[in-house]
Amino acid sequence: MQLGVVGLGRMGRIVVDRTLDAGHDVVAFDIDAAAREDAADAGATPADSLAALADELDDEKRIWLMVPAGDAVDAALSELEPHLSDDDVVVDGGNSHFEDSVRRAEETPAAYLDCGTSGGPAGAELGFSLMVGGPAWAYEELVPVLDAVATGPDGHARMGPAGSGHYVKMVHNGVEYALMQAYGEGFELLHEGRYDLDLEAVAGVWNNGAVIRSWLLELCEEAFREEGVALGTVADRIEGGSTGTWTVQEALTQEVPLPLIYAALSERFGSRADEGRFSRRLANRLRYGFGRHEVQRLDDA
Ligand SMILES: NC(=O)C1=CN([C@@H]2O[C@H](COP(=O)(O)OP(=O)(O)OC[C@H]3O[C@@H](n4cnc5c(N)ncnc54)[C@H](O)[C@@H]3O)[C@@H](O)[C@H]2O)C=CC1
Ligand SMILES: O=C(CO)[C@H](O)[C@H](O)COP(=O)(O)O
Repeated sequence: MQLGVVGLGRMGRIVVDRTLDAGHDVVAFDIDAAAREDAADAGATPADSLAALADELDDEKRIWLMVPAGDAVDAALSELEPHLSDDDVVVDGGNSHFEDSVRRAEETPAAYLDCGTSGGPAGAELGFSLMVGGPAWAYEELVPVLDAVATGPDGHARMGPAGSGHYVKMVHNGVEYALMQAYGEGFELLHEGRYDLDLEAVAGVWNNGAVIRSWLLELCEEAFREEGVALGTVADRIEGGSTGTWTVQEALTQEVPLPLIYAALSERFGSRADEGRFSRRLANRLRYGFGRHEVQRLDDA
């Protein structure tokens, strides 16, 4: 099978490499020339524009987008549009908002698969978990490539119609936020608490048979091993947040309570308040107001 891959960063390169390793042909494009050259070194046919990528592909084009969510997806689709027909299939493997995917599925003159991708760069060796939305025939057409990019045939499934793949991935990420928060709170108590614990050893023993073992917990163990059990110079600031925000917005629309995911998202926002949380500063001052308790001043820190 022949696959065009657009976007050759951390995730797109894995799509390229695993597809090539499975014996398929890859035509690769990225706006970054160095990324194109690297993909060529790995065995892909480089294209220096999206038009060139489309020209290089046979009829019944299969194209996988792995670019940042948002404008980059729309930009790539609008350049590809004149070269697409309804025999072609375009996959968006990035973290797009599911409503954007529904719109793009309607606007794109090809079958459109929205594909939630989980596994991160570790997927280079293991393969990804792929949650796919869109027409069943297009999903079936892509099975040889999905088998290669995923952990295998069990690593991908069609979730339903347009948008459902990215919808499932959005919720996956909400769960990811909450799990990270839960591990973080547990380890914070162990770190601050009454025993002098080796948190790497705690994570290690939990990862061997404990109810709460998981890949995220293995990553906790790795973090303590590489940064030290007090996390060294790692700052208390958490970036990201788009997919978690979408999860909470959707929960509000559906009136489904998600207190854990919302709390985890709030912690991220709170971590970015450079001069401390305004609400905590106000509470500090209010204690003086009602009880004449001493106000803690910034200079006191
Ligand atoms: N890094 C991760 O762990 C995961 C990322 N994702 C999603 O996968 C997508 C890609 O992520 P990464 O590979 O991590 O990003 P990245 O920043 O490593 O790579 C993105 C690549 O796309 C290229 N690019 C940008 N605009 C382009 C355009 N218009 N045409 C062609 N190439 C273009 C960039 O030059 C870059 O090489 C994003 O939607 C991300 O949210 C999904 C799951 C996990
Ligand atoms: O999808 C992913 C993992 O499953 C990506 O790593 C994503 O970037 C995680 O979300 P955030 O950047 O908000 O932490």
